[in-house]
Amino acid sequence: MILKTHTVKQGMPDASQKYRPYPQIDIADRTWPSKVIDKAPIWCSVDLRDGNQSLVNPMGHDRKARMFQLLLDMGFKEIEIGFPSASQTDFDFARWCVEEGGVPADVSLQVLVQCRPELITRTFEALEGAKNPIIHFYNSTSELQRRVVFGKDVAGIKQIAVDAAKMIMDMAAKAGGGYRFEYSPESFTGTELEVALEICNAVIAEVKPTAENKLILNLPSTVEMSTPNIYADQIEWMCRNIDNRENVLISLHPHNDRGTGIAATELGLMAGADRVEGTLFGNGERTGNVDIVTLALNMYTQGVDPELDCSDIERIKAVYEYSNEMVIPERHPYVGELVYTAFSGSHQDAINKGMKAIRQANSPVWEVPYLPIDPQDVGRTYEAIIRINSQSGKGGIAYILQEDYGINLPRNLQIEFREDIQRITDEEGKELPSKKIYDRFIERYVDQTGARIKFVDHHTYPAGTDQKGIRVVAAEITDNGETKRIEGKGTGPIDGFVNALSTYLGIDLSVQDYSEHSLQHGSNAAAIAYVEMAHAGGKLFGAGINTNIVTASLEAIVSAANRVLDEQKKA
Ligand SMILES: CC(=O)SCCNC(=O)CCNC(=O)[C@H](O)C(C)(C)COP(=O)(O)OP(=O)(O)OC[C@H]1O[C@@H](n2cnc3c(N)ncnc32)[C@H](O)[C@@H]1OP(=O)(O)O
Ligand SMILES: CC(C)C(=O)C(=O)O
Ligand SMILES: [Mg+2]
Repeated sequence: MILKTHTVKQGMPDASQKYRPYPQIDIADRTWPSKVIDKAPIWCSVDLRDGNQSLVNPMGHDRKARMFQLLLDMGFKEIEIGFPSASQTDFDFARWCVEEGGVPADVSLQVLVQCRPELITRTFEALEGAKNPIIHFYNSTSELQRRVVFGKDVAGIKQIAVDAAKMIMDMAAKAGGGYRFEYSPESFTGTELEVALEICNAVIAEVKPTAENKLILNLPSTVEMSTPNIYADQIEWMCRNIDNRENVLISLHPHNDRGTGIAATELGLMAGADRVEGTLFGNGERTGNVDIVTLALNMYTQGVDPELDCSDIERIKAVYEYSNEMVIPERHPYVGELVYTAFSGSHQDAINKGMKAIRQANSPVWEVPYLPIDPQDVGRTYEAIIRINSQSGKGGIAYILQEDYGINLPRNLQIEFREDIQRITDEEGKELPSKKIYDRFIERYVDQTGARIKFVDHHTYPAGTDQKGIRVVAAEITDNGETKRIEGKGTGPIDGFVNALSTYLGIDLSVQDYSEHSLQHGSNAAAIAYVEMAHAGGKLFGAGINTNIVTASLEAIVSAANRVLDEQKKA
């Protein structure tokens, strides 16, 4: 065989020559590491703006309206509905929200605008008549953008922000007030802290925030450039040094370029931030904005009310997928298809035991290994907690039979049946659904299609006055379809029937373990009996299901005997 060859580039360029490390922040007495998050921040959804601007096909009215309604239903009090000066769609949507959107009195619509006069004018037109809307203006302040995008020094960049702040304050006053304001030094994480502070203080001086109308100062990690502890340092430093801190709400707007947006936000909150802008499941530019649902549920699982309703996560997911035309991956925290599922044996064993313990304890506190949240709290079920493949163990199989079919296998039968299931999953190399596991159990232990012996009927009577406590069991069975009558003696029907069958088959059988229970789920049969039978070659189980418990037991004995006969045939 001739192998095709092609040139493969060997290795990446020298990192030390191509990239620079992010500088440390000089704040030795930082306090955030010992803080805890004990209350929800002010949440602002930017799905309809930052999320929307990153989509292949930006949302039209219908997709926006559906997302907007969901955000209201979840309890967001601040929603950035778009960039109305950027497109007619966004402008019209802003008008629709104001005129027909049914916005509750305690919800503020927020819109984004660049620091450009014509865009600011159009933005005010878009919001005419809105109650307490937030005008969010921004300009990029980073060293890189000052140099390559704007060609301006710090003073020039500050002037852009100050001029916009002046114009906005002026227009708001002329419109009779009722506006709120937000300023973002965009690319904050690429901006020297002193420069960001200087520009923000200049904006604060123009806006003159008060206790009644605080300025939202949004400090975005427009591009996530460092480890989350550095973002926390930057936030703590800004909180300490900003003018008029009591009348300024410090807002976080993290992106997720390094995959640490959640961590950065949590540390930023510990560092003193009051507010978070993000999106559902983290849609947004490049690797996305911070995921607000995950943040909220992280809080929830620490015992803190997130003040956002995530109780119907499937609806949130459906709207996300419809409005964004994107699909949520299986591993996404709290919502992914597989995040409440264990395939591996030891996890299943621990979950199985944890679920039993929590039910027995009847405690309201959630404590189940490998499940940081009760799936039911977000509207998911226990159905998919355990699924079976070749990595699974007896605990998982037992859990499925118990939960889905009310079959509570004795421990030794769990071990025996697991071997059978393991062989199938190894052979098939894929997941074995619950129904197939059940069918396999019924076929192997209960129905035994084609088995030699079938139980038909029995009756018992006392053995005689000279044999106190001993009963005779007379039973009818079929052997390869032929009716046979067999008889044996014992202390009860099980004992006597085993004796009768052993004698008839000419093999030594004795019951090692016996148990039974009623079947709760979906079967007409009332009870299941399990018999562990010892024979010359070892031990194995049989099972029987019947409305009559004695019949179920005798069927279980026949089931075990058939399996012994099979083993003998194979040997
Ligand atoms: C980090 C973020 O998410 S920021 C938000 C980004 N979102 C969007 O861009 C989506 C909506 N934007 C748009 O539809 C368009 O960019 C518009 C309508 C706003 C503007 O369109 P245009 O005027 O055609 O152009 P474009 O964006 O290319 O222009 C950029 C110009 O504005 C300047 N500019 C960019 N941002 C700002 C700002 N925040 N404040 C002031 N000027 C700015 C640039 O320096 C550039 O100036 P130049 O023309 O002198 O080179
Ligand atoms: C407009 C600003 C806040 C933004 O989206 C960002 O910096 O990421
Ligand atoms: Mg952003």
